[in-house]
Amino acid sequence: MSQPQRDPTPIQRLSVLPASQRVLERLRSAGTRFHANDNIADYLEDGELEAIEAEVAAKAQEMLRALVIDVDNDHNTRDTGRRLAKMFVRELFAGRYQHAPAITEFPNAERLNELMIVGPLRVRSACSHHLCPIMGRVWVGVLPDADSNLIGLSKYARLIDWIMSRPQIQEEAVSQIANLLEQRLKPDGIAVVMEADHYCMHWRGVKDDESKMINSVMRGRFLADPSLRKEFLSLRHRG
Ligand SMILES: Nc1nc2c(ncn2[C@@H]2O[C@H](COP(=O)(O)OP(=O)(O)OP(=O)(O)O)[C@@H](O)[C@H]2O)c(=O)[nH]1
Repeated sequence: MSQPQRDPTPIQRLSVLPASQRVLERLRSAGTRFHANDNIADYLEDGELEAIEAEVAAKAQEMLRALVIDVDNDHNTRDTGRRLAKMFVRELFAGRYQHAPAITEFPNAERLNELMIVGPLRVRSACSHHLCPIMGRVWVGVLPDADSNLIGLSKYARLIDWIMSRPQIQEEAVSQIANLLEQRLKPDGIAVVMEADHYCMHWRGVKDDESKMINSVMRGRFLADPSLRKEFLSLRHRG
């Protein structure tokens, strides 16, 4: 006599899904946002990033077929789907899938409370709308107080690269950078200015080669104190 079929357990049901669907289910059941510029590293399990890369490669190859490119016989595009997947998952959008870089935070032993500026730091990203490159520069102003943490200079570049290695819009990128640095440094004030070229304007669309977007976020003392803001903005223009 045949046994009655049991409904699959939630774990059995998840295990037959593609990796991207499994991650999606975890995000949904946790009620976590997963916009293009959000980090989802906490929701990935071992081996799932490799599986997602393989899924993206297959779908990218399908996109090329839909563009009526002979990927089976054209030696130049035969591996393009795989290259695109590797580029998106491992390089350009790695800031979505990898945990934040390890940063050693030092106490502010000398109780420094003078303005410090780091920059220009080179930034690279892709716009969320067309996935075209964004290439720019960032300046960060920090006003520590006695209870702030200090971090190594190179760590500003690492943290900012982690934020920028996701599809972004510049306004949100600047605010995410300010949030992260505020969280890590606990400063009295933080200022971030970004100036960037958007290739969705240079390369396509209006094809305007000259325009740049410049935006800033001022927090804490930089908001409250116009002379501090002025000092930061004028020092930023040096050199
Ligand atoms: N506010 C903002 N806009 C951006 C950014 N990066 C790209 N854009 C713009 O976002 C818009 C994309 O949305 P749509 O206007 O629907 O796109 P489109 O019809 O292809 O626009 P065109 O570029 O004018 O051809 C474009 O105007 C881009 O120039 C950014 O960081 N911030």
